[in-house]
Amino acid sequence: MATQHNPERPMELVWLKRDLRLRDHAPLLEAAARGPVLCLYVYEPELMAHETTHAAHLAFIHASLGELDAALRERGGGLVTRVGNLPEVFDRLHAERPIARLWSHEETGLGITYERDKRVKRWTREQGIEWIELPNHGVFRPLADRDGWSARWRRRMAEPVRPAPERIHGVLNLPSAGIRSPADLGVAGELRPEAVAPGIDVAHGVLADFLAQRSRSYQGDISSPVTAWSGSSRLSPHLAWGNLSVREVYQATTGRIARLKAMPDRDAKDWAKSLGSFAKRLHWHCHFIQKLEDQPDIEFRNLSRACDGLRDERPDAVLLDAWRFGQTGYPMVDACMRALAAGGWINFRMRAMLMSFASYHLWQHWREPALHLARLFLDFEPGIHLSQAQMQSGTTGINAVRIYSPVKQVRDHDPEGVFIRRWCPELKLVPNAYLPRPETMPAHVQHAAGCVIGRDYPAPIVDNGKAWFRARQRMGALRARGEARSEARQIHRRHGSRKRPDASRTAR
Ligand SMILES: Cc1cc2nc3c(=O)[nH]c(=O)nc-3n(C[C@H](O)[C@H](O)[C@H](O)COP(=O)(O)OP(=O)(O)OC[C@H]3O[C@@H](n4cnc5c(N)ncnc54)[C@H](O)[C@@H]3O)c2cc1C
Repeated sequence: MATQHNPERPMELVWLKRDLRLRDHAPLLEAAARGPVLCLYVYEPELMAHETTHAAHLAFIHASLGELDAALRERGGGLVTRVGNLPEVFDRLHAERPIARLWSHEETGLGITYERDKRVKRWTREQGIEWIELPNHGVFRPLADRDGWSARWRRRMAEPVRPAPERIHGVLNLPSAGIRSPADLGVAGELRPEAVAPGIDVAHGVLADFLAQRSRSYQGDISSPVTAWSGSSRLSPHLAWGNLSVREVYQATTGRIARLKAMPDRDAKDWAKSLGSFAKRLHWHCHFIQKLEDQPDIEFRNLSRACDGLRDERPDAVLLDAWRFGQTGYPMVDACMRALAAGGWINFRMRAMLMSFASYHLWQHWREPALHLARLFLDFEPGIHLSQAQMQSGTTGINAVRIYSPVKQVRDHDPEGVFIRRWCPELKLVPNAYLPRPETMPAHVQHAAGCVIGRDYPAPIVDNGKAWFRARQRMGALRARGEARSEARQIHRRHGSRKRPDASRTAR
């Protein structure tokens, strides 16, 4: 039964952002232990209009909030939403009922959320309200040095997973804007029909199924877009919007690894090894977000300033449109782009290839391609995304220059054309041997396959070999410069992994 509370008593305000869950939610648990709680989600117009936001993101949030509201109600609480800018929304709420403390997770986000947080900080100081921000992931704020980071991360991951609060003294009498769909919010954009289902219950199901079944051949499955669809965990949107905490996933994984290792058979040991490489990626999740936490300007500027001027910051609209809409004449690039538009997800190697193609083959600055992919990825996570976008376009100064050949990716990862034919139906009857380079089909083969190059499928927009060679030369010349090398040492000191050189970890 809900405990009676004085309606005038100041409330604990729990501000939900990318942490849409009840379990392992320290701000909610702490707030619920102190007094009447208002759980708030704010639809921020500036964020909804941002060039990284897509309606599919809001649809994911919409479903998660609906579930959260129901779970909070079962516990005596409920969710209030408001539409508006911050701190103005807090200011109005404070007038409606005094706020004792503001609770939230730390957010490592975009420049606009960083600036908004600074405004909120000022406002809480002016109002004499304490704002308690608690860590969401294994990201450390502030971080003086990367030395010892991995050990700290492991300690953070070993902390107990906090239970969901059993009872909440909910503040139930304040008006709510309701849980709004993208259409209600006026955010246009076609939803992604093949996207992973949203929500907390689904997230737990996906994790359980992955650990019990799908992870068996994880290591072998993740490179190909054919096998990764089911062989990869597919947890990324749930982690990005906080349906699950990284700690929950990490602890469930290490528990499963321990049980597999205790089994006598060889298969179980191989399975444990596969899961070990999955656990390593959870570590990368935070390792990459830490980079943005430590240097927020990587959203706008090259991490390596030696790369300034390397590429024109103004995009070539013709080349980029061909890339965006899956019309480059390279089947693997085109199939990935079309698959992303339908499902909002693709495996790591293909993401790296897409970014590499835009950066090296088309020689485009990373920013526009990164923004486009952010809208496409249902799991858009600023810290991972921006760091990876720069890494795959060679502007971090510390990672190996990895230029993916879209031709080789077909041979290595879709030789039968299973993935390509699904997303590029115009290539359906093209013989396997020509799939890596359909433009090399003799005219009679083109006619027999019903795929005339230049009519049914585009000719390549750039020459793979020449583009590769030109990019290699440009990057080689840049990296040979003394100032680029000395800057790289500083960047590594600030952001690099202390375990192994980054180059060996990323060349896959
Ligand atoms: C250009 C580019 C942009 C990317 N943008 C994002 C993004 O916005 N959001 C995002 O979650 N991932 C991003 N990634 C990393 C990676 O591709 C995805 O995390 C992964 O494909 C998600 O699928 P999964 O959950 O099945 O991954 P799994 O392989 O099952 O991994 C489990 C989790 O570990 C983390 N992870 C896996 N690989 C990486 C990696 N290379 N770096 C950092 N964390 C990793 C993710 O949280 C992932 O959900 C990007 C990669 C590239 C090359």
